[in-house]
Amino acid sequence: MSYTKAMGEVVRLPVRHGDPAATDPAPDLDASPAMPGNAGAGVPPNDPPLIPAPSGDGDDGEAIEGRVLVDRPDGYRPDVRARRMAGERDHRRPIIAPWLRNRDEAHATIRWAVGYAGHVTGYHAARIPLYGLRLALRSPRGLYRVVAGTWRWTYDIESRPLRTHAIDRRNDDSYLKLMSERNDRVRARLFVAGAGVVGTGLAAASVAAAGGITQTIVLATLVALLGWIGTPTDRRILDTAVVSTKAPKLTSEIVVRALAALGNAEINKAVGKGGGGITFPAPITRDGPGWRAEVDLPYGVTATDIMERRDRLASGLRRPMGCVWPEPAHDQHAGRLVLWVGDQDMNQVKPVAGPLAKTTATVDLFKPVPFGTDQRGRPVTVELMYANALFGAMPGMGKTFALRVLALAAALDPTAQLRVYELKGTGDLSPLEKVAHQYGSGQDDETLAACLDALREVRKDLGRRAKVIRKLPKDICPENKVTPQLAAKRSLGLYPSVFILDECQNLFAHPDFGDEAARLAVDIIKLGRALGVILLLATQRPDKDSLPTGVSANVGLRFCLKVMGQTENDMILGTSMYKNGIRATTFTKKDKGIGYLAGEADDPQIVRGYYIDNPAADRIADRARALRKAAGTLTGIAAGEDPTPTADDGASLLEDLAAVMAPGEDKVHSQVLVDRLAELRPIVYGPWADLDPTGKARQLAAALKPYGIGTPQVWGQDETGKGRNLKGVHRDHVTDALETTRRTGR
Ligand SMILES: Nc1ncnc2c1ncn2[C@@H]1O[C@H](COP(=O)(O)OP(=O)(O)OP(=O)(O)O)[C@@H](O)[C@H]1O
Repeated sequence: MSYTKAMGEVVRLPVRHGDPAATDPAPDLDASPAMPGNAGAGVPPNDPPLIPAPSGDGDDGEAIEGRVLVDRPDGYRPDVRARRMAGERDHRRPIIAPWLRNRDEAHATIRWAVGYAGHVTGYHAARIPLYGLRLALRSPRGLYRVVAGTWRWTYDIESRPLRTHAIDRRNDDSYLKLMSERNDRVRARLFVAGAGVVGTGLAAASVAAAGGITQTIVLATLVALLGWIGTPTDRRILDTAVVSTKAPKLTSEIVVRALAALGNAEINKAVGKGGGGITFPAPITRDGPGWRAEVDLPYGVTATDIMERRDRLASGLRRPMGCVWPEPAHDQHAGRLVLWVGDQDMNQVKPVAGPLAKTTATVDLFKPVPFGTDQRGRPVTVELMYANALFGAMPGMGKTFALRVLALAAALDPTAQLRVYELKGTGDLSPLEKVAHQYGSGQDDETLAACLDALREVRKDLGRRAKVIRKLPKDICPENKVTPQLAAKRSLGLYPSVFILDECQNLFAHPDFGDEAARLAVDIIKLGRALGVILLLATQRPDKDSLPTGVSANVGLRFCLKVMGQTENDMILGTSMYKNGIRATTFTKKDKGIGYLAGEADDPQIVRGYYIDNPAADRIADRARALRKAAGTLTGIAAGEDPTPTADDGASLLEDLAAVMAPGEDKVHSQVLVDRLAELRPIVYGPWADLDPTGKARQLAAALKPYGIGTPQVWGQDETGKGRNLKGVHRDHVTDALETTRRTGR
């Protein structure tokens, strides 16, 4: 059928099936003809929809004035192979269960299974006497049941109602037939029963003749068997070792019911009469300690629409809110929702201290460091190197705890230098004092000024680091950024430098220091990344006066625990996060330590930071100190020095030299030592480091002369690792001189 109409009206076109060229001017949308929006007004849904075209004739020579087909004709055969391949890619289920592929998860599961089996075994083993008594008491009833059952079977008692029925109906033939059958049956069964009695008697005689152990075993087995048979159907033999608090199973019906309760018009339309419904592209499965459902929402509804109404969804599912975690399916369309419903409220799960609390834990800041666990209990790590982090929350939600996890991780990397300022004054970060190069705690102007000085120092050090990197040959530093190899060369001074600033609002909102501190922090965030400087900030007041916009806009990692409103949410997590459904406002007061972590994975994830309390933090810091001592990297406050940078620093050159010569380094070139000294105290020794190599050696020789220490030729490695004979210092000479100075008090 074909006809044409004027522009703007719906026109049906002739379609030559099997000739794609005739119908292919439009892109291959491969869409269902029944899809809303494809059909023009008045056109039945099965007809191809039309859109206006510039002009011209149709391929078949008929006038199609201004009209072009956009859908393929009915005769179009889909590429089944391509579809199956695409579909399978999405829905292939893993050959090996995901928990088995993750080492930590597999370990946790095995630990649980072994612990569970151990508990159940122990529980029942302790109750063996009780179970024995129970079975013995029930065994007479069991014996009665066995005898009565055998009697009924032998004399065919079950068929008695049939015979009675035949008598009642006066059916003689039937009665006689039934009686004859019964007599045959009873005869045969009497024979079997007799054989059984004789067998039992013989067995009893042989047991009686056997030893005491056999008798005991046989008797115990017999009592257990009869006790089991004698147990009433509503009673148990074993007690319950583990009371199961199993959460209800998640079914598609429950999910649809909960979605329908959200008050979303499109969902209501879809689940209403004649609606397209809500579909599930994959079966609902167990995933960790919970259920996972993948849901294709109705057209036009996005996963974010559902995430925004998590509270209502939880109500619809009849589960606590801390169990209900809707997420978008990152690699799918916006209408695909992944709904994970945990068996237990996340805030009810016992918090764990994590791998840092292990006595063998060490950290390399160039690798991901442990931070916490997600809703499913899977470990979450963060990459601190080349990143900065911002922690924000209302007071008392666990921000300092979370910050402390990363601070302790940094402490366990002995190469990292730590500056720790906790500007509330409660000493929450005091365990770190024993490993920190600089440490301050308090809200007073003196502490704030010291913190500002430290920021200035780090900002200045950025210039030095950039210069060092610039000067390095391209083959050693191809990316123009600090690498693990460069950071390991202590003399280059490119080791990780971590600045930890808790309650930073007290500094940024300070009338005198605030502006400069904000400028310095933004510079450090922007420039420090590639230069090995990491800034970790935490605030309980994320507003524009207390948190510079330059900081909130540029920081890479963000962890937001419960906040009160959209502004705080977006200050911490980034612009538009609230709009996109990432709402830390939905956490409850009980969700301590739980927050959104943004900047680590592609999408923000829910994480609960590891729970490391003060005593545990103290133990970790002790280990970190021991690691630093062994590596010779204990400096500043931690080494008992006053590292406050002042131009007239009176610190002893000998002590500084001892600090920069690692144990085991017997001789070190003078120029190398000068670089290390400058790195230790840039303000005091910085000018020495600006000299050429000969100048550096001369400067050090002159400074050491008063102590009677010479700088002879020594064999050692230069910064490129090449062995050379240059002027240098013997470690023994320094330690001897230091000893003499201390003894004589000079
Ligand atoms: N990961 C966690 N799991 C369980 N509880 C936690 C966790 N982190 C913190 N908490 C609890 O939250 C309480 C408050 O933590 P924290 O002191 O870090 O809060 P804060 O946000 O820094 O508070 P403030 O802003 O007042 O300093 C802690 O005493 C601890 O009991």
